Amino acid sequence: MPSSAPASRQNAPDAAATTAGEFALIQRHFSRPCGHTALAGGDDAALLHPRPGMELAVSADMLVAGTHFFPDADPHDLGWKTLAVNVSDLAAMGADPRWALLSLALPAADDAWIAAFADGFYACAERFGVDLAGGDTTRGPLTLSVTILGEVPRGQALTRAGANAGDDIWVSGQPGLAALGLEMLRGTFAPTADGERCLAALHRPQPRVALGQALRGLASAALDISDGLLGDLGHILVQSRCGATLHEDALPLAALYATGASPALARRCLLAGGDDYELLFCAPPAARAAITALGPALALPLTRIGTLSDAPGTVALRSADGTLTALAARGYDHFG
Ligand SMILES: Nc1ncnc2c1ncn2[C@@H]1O[C@H](COP(=O)(O)OP(=O)(O)O)[C@@H](O)[C@H]1O
Ligand SMILES: Cc1ncc(C[n+]2csc(CCOP(=O)(O)OP(=O)(O)O)c2C)c(N)n1
Ligand SMILES: [Mg+2]
Repeated sequence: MPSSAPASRQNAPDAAATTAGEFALIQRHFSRPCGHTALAGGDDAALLHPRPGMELAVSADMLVAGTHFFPDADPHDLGWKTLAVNVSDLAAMGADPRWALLSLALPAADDAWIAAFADGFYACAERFGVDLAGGDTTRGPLTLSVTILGEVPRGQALTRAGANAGDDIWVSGQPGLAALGLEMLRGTFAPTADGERCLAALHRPQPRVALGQALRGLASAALDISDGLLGDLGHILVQSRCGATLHEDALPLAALYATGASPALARRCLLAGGDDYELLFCAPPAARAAITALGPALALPLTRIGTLSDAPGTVALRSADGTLTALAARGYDHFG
């Protein structure tokens, strides 16, 4: 850390707090020491010192009971996922996640539930070097909302708008597993193997921060897959004014088949499942060797699944015999 980094300060515990009340709850569960925050928690605002030469990357995502998770979900996993889906957005920008604000609506002050949630949240915060700098806590239907801030060297962020026809399309890790996990919870899929792997992908997504940072200067566009591979690819296609051809025989379906999923289910989960938090990115063919070398360096499979075309907004699937089938670039839509 550069010498200009501020020491972290935290305000003194609030003397007006009762052991059961809102402020005691915050002090008990959400006041662990910060590593790089000028002033955190306990004041009207946190004070942050971005490092010289960096610009701030800021994003917000919330998880709502019944929409993003089942109400009986394990609180430790939920704590992890609440922060991880936000860290993933900064990974997709090539940014370094640094600070989070956590806003909670809780139906009751269930201390054991909140303690487990906080443990999961802080596990993710420690893993990715994020300080919890503040937030808000209220009574209400269970809603877990994070605003995340990170830093990226000025001008080097990975956006959705920089890709060009002819670029390769890449995806990290194993998209589709989390959607199989959701099918398991719904009782619509019983795996013959790797069920725990599917549930882990759904409950404990692993944000690809190191990959995002390594892609600065290599990728022409990037995003994280939350709504499904095709739907999220569609955002790059719109913003970069391109189309896409996906290569059927390059799609990473083998691990999905290994769970016992039918070809139709495996394909639907891979292309349209969502909840993956893998990175989808584009890069010119000249970057192929450098990107291929990143996979082993990061211990993360990177698969080249297709090519950007100059037919804006269209997605075609090319089979091994060269046949082209049109696909709809639609993803998860809360109101669709
Ligand atoms: N209520 C809102 N007010 C302003 N901007 C919003 C709002 N909701 C979403 N956005 C913006 O719309 C874009 C798409 O949102 P979303 O699909 O949630 O992105 P992501 O998949 O990266 O989380 C983002 O840039 C987000 O900041
Ligand atoms: C109970 C439950 N139902 C459905 C899903 C699947 N699901 C809910 S929201 C969503 C898409 C991602 O959520 P969104 O709020 O659109 O994330 P963003 O694109 O903003 O990152 C998915 C795949 C789930 N994980 N749990
Ligand atoms: Mg969002």
